[in-house]
Amino acid sequence: MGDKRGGVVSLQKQAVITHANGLHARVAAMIVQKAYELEHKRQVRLFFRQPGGAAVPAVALMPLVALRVKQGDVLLVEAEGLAAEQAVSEMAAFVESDFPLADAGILSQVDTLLQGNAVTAGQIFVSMANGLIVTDVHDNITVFNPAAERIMGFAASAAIGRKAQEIIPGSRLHVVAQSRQAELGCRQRIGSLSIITNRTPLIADDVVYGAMAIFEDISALEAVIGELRAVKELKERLQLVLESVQDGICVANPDGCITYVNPAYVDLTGQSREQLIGQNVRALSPDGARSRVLSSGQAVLGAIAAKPDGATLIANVSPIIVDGEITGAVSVVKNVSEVPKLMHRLNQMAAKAEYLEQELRRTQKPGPAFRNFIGRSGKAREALAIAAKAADSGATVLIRGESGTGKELVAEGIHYAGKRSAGPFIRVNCAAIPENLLESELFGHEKGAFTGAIRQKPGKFSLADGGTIFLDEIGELSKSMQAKLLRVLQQREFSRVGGEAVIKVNVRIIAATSRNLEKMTRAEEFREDLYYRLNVIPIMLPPLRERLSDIPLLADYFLAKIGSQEGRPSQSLNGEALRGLMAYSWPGNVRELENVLERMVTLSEGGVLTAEDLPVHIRTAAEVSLRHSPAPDSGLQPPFTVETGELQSWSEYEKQIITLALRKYGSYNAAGKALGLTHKTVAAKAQKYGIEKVISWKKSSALGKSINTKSN
Ligand SMILES: Nc1ncnc2c1ncn2[C@@H]1O[C@H](COP(=O)(O)OP(=O)(O)OP(=O)(O)O)[C@@H](O)[C@H]1O
Repeated sequence: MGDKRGGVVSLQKQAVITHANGLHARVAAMIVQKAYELEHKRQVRLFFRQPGGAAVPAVALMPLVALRVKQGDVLLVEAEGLAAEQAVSEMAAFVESDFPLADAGILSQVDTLLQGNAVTAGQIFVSMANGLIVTDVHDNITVFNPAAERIMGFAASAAIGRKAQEIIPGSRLHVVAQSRQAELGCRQRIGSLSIITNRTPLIADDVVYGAMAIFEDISALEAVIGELRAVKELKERLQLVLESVQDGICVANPDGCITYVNPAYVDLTGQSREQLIGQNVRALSPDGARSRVLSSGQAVLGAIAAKPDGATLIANVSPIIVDGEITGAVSVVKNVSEVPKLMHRLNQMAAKAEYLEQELRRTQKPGPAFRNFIGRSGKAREALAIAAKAADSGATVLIRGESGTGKELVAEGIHYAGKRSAGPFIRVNCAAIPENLLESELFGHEKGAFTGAIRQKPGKFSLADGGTIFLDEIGELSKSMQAKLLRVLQQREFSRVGGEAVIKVNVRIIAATSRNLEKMTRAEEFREDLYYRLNVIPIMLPPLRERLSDIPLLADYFLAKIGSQEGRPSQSLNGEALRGLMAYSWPGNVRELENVLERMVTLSEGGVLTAEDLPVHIRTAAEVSLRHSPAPDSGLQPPFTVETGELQSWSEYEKQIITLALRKYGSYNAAGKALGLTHKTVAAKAQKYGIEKVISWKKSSALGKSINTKSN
């Protein structure tokens, strides 16, 4: 078989190997030797090729050995050159021969040596974990080991004899051979694989024989590196979490040595991280929760420890178990000393919120200073001037005046105009709270102090700390409460009901009463020492009947207030209606005036309010009074009468009679005597009509005269 390419004859001949050992190293060496001879003699190039494989140069020993040709295998001998035919025939004959030995002893030695070397090299190449590719000076692959087969994904037989750059994508072995420059640690991607390669030129006696590449598939390694990076990131994130949680965290290894503590743990123990790390929990506390967890592998929850400074710590300790083995313990520690404090604070806030809620509901518009107190009459102005001065000092104030004269309004004004205005203003109506609850209301109680005391509760004095407490109706306090209040006034301290701890407060006290405290003191109903403690700055609020000239002002103020509350234009009074209001005696004072105006606005058709809109009892009183021509602010009271022809209900008359009698005589006893009733009946009626509070400590002599005249 032959052809002619570009004047060069190319021939191929089949040779069957007969040598018992196939083309082992010595035989291969002899063949290579023969090939050299023939190439020189015939001026040809000789090649060998396995059927279906690539041609390898006949003068290259390594590829010939690497082909692993056995006895009986077919080897194709090829030649290029003018004398190709003779060369192929001679070479094929030689390959098929039995390779007789000239000097058997020497040749056997050569054989052993050659074979030993070849086998060693072959074994190294075969068992190398790294891929090995060797090329000759023409870039033909001469060595392709099994690791290279595995990594590249094709057999050595398909590679040997082929040009590396043709079958290996991105091969640079030809470049390395040409440049004589090694390329080390180069990364390369082949398909889905990630390869790292060292490429080196093969040089001997300054002659380049080719190049070799040793390479490794690092795809798995890269995957592991990726996983490691993810684990590192996770570790950092966890570290951040551990460092920022408020619970103390401590980790110990299986020997008990502390390997990690977070900042919260450092705070809780009061020791530095350096002091803690390395300490052995078994030595620190052999029977402690951590030691037990490390020995048993069972978690211990809720272990309690007391610190020398009195703080209580609670710890949950869990074993760290990896693949069924205890590799350490982690304890999570909390300082529970904070809990009672927080509970206490919460209780205080709850009580404050409850109080404020009540207040919000109660007062639609809390006047922050005296601007809500309307009055230009001499007595009102006098009272306000004292109140304004009292606001500047922190002294205790006692406000006196009948019900509805604005005592609370003035107390509020004093608080908001004073230095404590940023603090709380706490109001307590001593008459509205049952005697048995008042102490707890004022001073608070401990949990379990009495049935129903399910939690500790701070009292109004605690709530008023830093501000003002307004004790309204102070004259209604029992003697025992008076004693307790005296202690607060003298020492600024008290104890909760059911508790022993002494609580100090910084509270300004403003008290108010409509009772005649001097008389009560004389009758030993009110402690004298308390009276003097309270009466540091007395303020007298005049009843409305003593400042009739303020009525138009007050009426305007209330009509505007009612109008704005109801979202409609404010109404006005005509002269007749105003005269009617000024002629009335106002036992309920400003509160009563406000209520009357509200009722008139509600019942009227709108526009100007006339005498017709006045309630009957006011109109009646006014008619009579006007008939008697009382001068405004004269201090004279309109007399009680039934002469007008307009009848009121019996209870209305009864109410007026009791009111007038009490005002004249000042006590149930005397009023009862005058009316021919027992003092008990008078008291019961007074309570029924809610006129208890209007018993004036200052008798209304003018009105008294008028009723006397009537009854005489
Ligand atoms: N001078 C005033 N100017 C404006 N409103 C007033 C004045 N006096 C009293 N009032 C109003 O009358 C009502 C009763 O006032 P306040 O509660 O201050 O009286 P008090 O003397 O404390 O009454 P009590 O003794 O019955 O508690 C409130 O609505 C208040 O705003």
